Amino acid sequence: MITRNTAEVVTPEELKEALESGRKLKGYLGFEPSGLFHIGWLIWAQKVKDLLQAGVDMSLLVATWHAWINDKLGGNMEMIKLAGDYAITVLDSFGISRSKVHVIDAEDMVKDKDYWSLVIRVAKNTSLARMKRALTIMGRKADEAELDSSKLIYPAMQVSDIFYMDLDIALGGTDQRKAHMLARDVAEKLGKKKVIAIHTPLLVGLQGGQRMNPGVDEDDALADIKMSKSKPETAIFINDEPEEVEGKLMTAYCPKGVVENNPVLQINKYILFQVDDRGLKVERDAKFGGDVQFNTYEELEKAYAEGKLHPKDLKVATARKLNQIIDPLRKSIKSRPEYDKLAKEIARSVSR
Ligand SMILES: Nc1ncnc2c1ncn2[C@@H]1O[C@H](COP(=O)(O)OP(=O)(O)OP(=O)(O)O)[C@@H](O)[C@H]1O
Repeated sequence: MITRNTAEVVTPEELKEALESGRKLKGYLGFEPSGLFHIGWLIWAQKVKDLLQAGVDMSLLVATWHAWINDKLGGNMEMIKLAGDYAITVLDSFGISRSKVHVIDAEDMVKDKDYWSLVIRVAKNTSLARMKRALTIMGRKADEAELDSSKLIYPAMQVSDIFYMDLDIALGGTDQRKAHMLARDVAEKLGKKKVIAIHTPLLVGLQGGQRMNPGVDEDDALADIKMSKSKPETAIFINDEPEEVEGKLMTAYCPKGVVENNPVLQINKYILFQVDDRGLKVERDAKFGGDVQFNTYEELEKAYAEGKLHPKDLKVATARKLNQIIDPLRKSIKSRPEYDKLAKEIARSVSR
């Protein structure tokens, strides 16, 4: 349950050993509350659910200070906090009830001087070059700290978050790998636990992506084409009305027979087939082969790769199913006027 739909676990042996120890394990996921909730986040949200079900004590870190460093929402802390409440509300309606997780605001950790002592000790054990390379964890390139050196503090903070909360498991998309590897490397020097990293796959943006060029760092290449709240044109948000979801999917990158970096197939693989095990039903006219039911993602991918399923039919079926999953989440926030207002503000201020 813990390892399904993951891109990697570092390391599976350590995870097995930790689980077998019988100790109550502590895990977390951190997110920057700085925009609308897109469907890529459902991948880690489902993993949070899996971990809770497996008995892991989970925290959600609302990374308010990190979002501020990362220039999100114009550094407006009021808005950043509201965006945090909004995301927690969405997660609650997805089945991650506030009563089952610890919701931690970074603001509370930064009040403690022990936290800052950790940040300094992590920095003391990390070279400048490595700190710069780690900026991909905040969606930035290594040279983006040249004009704003506060950005160099972010990776040290993310690593310190892990130590401060004394965690066994750090969850995140694969773009968070550099933070977790750094945490593992400095843990020994600081006498801290070596955190086990669980990385979920990144959903590609609706624009899809080209085959990767050899020589380009794979993490960087994937981070560039992933669905992201800072690039609204690439994303399906849970705030989108059903027709918008359908409209976005109809124009998404989905060439006939192409599987690689195909967002419509990935939505099926990483979300629809994970969240609901009833498979995908494609309704078609008899002259196009009639209705067809796919019980596993593998069956769906095979049919698509062989050209037996037309992109339009796949898109219509995917939109219907995705809307069913998003519906309760959408309802939970549409009933709150303050979140509607937030969504409008965000649309105005989202910038890189
Ligand atoms: N497209 C995606 N698919 C799956 N997981 C994602 C995706 N984008 C982000 N995540 C995961 O969501 C968590 C929060 O990431 P983050 O706040 O950077 O989201 P984001 O949408 O990329 O926003 P931003 O555009 O502000 O960087 C991280 O663990 C990250 O790996």
